Amino acid sequence: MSAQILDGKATAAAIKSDLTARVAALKERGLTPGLGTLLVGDDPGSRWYVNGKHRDCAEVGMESIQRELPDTATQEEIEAVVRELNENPACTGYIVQLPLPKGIDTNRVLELIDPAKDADGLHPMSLGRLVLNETGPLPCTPNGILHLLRHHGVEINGAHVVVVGRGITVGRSIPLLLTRKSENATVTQCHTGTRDLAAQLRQADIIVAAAGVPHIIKPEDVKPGAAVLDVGVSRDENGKIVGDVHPGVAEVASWLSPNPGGVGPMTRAELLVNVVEAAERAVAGQ
Ligand SMILES: Nc1nc(=O)c2c([nH]1)NC[C@@H]1CN(c3ccc(C(=O)N[C@@H](CCC(=O)O)C(=O)O)cc3)C=[N+]21
Repeated sequence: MSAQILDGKATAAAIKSDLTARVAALKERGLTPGLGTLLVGDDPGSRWYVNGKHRDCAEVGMESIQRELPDTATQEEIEAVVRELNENPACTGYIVQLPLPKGIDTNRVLELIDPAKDADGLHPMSLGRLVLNETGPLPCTPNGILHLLRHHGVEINGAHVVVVGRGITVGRSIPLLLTRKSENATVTQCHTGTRDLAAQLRQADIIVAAAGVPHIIKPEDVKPGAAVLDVGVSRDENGKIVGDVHPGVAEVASWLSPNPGGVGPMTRAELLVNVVEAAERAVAGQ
């Protein structure tokens, strides 16, 4: 038996179709949501992601605002663009594409973003609101994972989720979402300091593999029937994506999110969700 696919492309398409109607409703009330991006440098991968985000915007009827700086840009030059986007009324939400060039104080840049325009859900204010159970933008990849599981009817309530990795964008933030009363999961967070990763993995109903270590999740460590989400993105010598999940896991798990085609497209869709929801909050006067 081979695992059923947690299809990120199809689920993202469903989310985008829902957003298309909500964007049209916002426009009728006089607010056109607009996603801004700031790309510093010309890394081809980063440029590809940013272009994808602008294509997504066009698909749902949103405006997009594109800002670029050379990789020689100074801290001051980057911060000046952030201030401009904060003040630009056409830009209702935006991201600063990461990573920023060496020598730039990334946290100082991110903290300058107007929290009302935080599309990534990773501003300290947004993360604080999440801890406090207040409404606000949610981190995109974790929220995408949640929607992917819900869309396919995978039970989260009462499930034991093992998260592998402690990066800010996924590992460190997804337990905050999963342990809310509305999700009710029990979460174990594993990382490079975990003494016996295999023993933890074998307990898991759901595995979120976000370590960035090729094939760290092996078939013999997965409980039959588990749902496994592959978040890791490494590249082999030919530039092909290698995930954190060994292909043999498909023979043990009941559900598997492929990589590519899983959480990547979901991350992009959730970025649009954050911008549309912020616009809906603004229209409601919240
Ligand atoms: N401020 C900021 N916010 C981000 O959300 C952010 C960022 N910086 N920096 C880089 C990472 C990476 N990221 C991806 C989003 C979508 C795909 C995606 O859609 N991937 C496709 C195709 C992958 C391929 O073939 O290259 C897939 O998984 O199917 C991948 C990677 C967002 N990031």
